[in-house]
Amino acid sequence: MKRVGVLALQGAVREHIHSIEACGAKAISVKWPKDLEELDALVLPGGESTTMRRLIDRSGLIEPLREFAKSGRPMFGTCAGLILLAREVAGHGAPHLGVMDVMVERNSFGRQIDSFEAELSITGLEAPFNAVFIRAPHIVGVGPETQVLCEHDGKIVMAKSGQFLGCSFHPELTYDHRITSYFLDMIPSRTGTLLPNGMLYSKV
Ligand SMILES: NC(=O)CC[C@H](N)C(=O)O
Repeated sequence: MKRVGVLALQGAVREHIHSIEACGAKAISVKWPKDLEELDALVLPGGESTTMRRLIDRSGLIEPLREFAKSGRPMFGTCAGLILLAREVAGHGAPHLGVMDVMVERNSFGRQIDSFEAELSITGLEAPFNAVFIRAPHIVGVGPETQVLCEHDGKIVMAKSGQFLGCSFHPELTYDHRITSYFLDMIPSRTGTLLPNGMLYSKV
């Protein structure tokens, strides 16, 4: 069974755990560096990115999370989680993890519509996806290897860059688990997959 961690410091943790389990994988709460061992993939949930960053630092997780990214295992950031992954956050100095080749802007959809739902057409999904946006960021720029999977109102709201998947909205808040399932499909098969760092990923 695939083992998928959810960074469990703040935000929509339970909902991601539920969605992962609904897709038939094992969900594991990540609060400390040791919790990252033995995971096949990791979800960074939505919440509030500056609060989450403070808690990441308090738990000593910033470098272990960067190492996790270097190991080549898939990471999925939703909303604040996307902000944590991004290589650049508009108007901010240093990025958080800075591992996904996208530039994001926070709180991009205007105060009067801080939260809303939208029917999105997403590359790779056959039918539209009803997405919940809560004080959502958007992707203002992507690197050459990054694939834009969805735009809303002319703004990029979902992208994939190698092992990294990110979206502006909260796919875990509905009963539609297709995006979680899309992410789980990014996990390489367990036997003999060569990771980008040259390690053989062969856990049984
Ligand atoms: N729903 C969310 O995750 C909102 C993200 C939040 N606005 C931030 O900047 O971190």
